[in-house]
Amino acid sequence: VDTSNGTVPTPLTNYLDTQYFGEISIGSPAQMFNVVFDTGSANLWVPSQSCSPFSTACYTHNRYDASKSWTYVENGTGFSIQYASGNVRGFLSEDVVVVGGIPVVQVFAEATSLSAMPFIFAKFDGVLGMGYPNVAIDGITPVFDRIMSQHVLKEEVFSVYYSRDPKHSPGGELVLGGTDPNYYTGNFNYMDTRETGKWEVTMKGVSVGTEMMFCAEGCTAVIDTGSSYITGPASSVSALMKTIGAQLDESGYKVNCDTVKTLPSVTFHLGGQEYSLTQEDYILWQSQIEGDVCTVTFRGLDVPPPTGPIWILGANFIARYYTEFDRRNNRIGFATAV
Ligand SMILES: CCN(C(=O)c1cnc(C)nc1NCc1ccco1)[C@H]1CCCNC1
Repeated sequence: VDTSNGTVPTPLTNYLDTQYFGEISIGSPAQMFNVVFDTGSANLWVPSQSCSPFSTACYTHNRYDASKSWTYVENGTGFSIQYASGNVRGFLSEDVVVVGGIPVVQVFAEATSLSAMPFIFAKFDGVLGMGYPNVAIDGITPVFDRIMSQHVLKEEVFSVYYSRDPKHSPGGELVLGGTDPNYYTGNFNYMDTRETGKWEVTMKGVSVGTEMMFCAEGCTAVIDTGSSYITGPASSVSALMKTIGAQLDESGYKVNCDTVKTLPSVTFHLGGQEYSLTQEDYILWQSQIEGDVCTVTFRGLDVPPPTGPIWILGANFIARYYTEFDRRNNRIGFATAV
């Protein structure tokens, strides 16, 4: 891997425009895992060889086997992480983790129990948190911080490209140390992260068509590379869905595919710029046996204070706006993705 120019690309796989993940190795000899590079969390976890056989989500994925790695160091401290969508429990271990060809000695979690929901639907094995150290559980130094302290990167930034075309290869790309001009046009517009030490910014409003409908007095937006959709306060999202004529069913909001071309843009006002998503960007069009299904890639999610209420901008936003996460200057940059 050429790190001589200080930037390291990692190709990502795109699963149905809803899951993007790349390969890392843990241990010697290398044990391979597919992980989500997730700016919404700051810990690395993968399923453990010692997970309970009753944990379906565990044995249907690659599992780390400490007994097969001569660079394994025991730790054993308990670990548990709660997501809105599920939870992970296990214990800490230490081993050599290789990301984009860069080796780091890393404390990570071996997951011994994974909630079936949502992880039986995961095409990835684990999650590699790209968040700030202050949100890391058990105070563990995150992978990217370990890489930065090796001074091999040209810049203390990382960038994410998510393809929207399932046939495009690669399905996406993570760059450590810089950006990849092949995947964006025009200039970056930057905005400072909030002092909370998270990948979140102040949003100045959300418009539907030309009408400012939500967050007019300002609110928080989390830029989360590990979330599939855009989420907002449930009341706001249900009002938004009503405006576009979407119906909520057990698997999310749906619209009649015949109406898709008439749907308005949804615009997020961030850092003095307007980031619009057209219906192509926010409708997941799936041709199924019983006919086409058009899912709106917005979900209602009420995050309790003090963190919430927040909007979370996920994969469908990042697929349209190539994103640079700048740890040196504590800012986020967006450029139009190609
Ligand atoms: C990884 C856990 N996450 C998911 O939203 C999630 C859950 N379950 C499945 C099956 N997939 C998920 N994300 C797929 C994906 C990959 C890249 C873009 O979206 C979130 C939890 C909150 C922090 N940020 C990450």
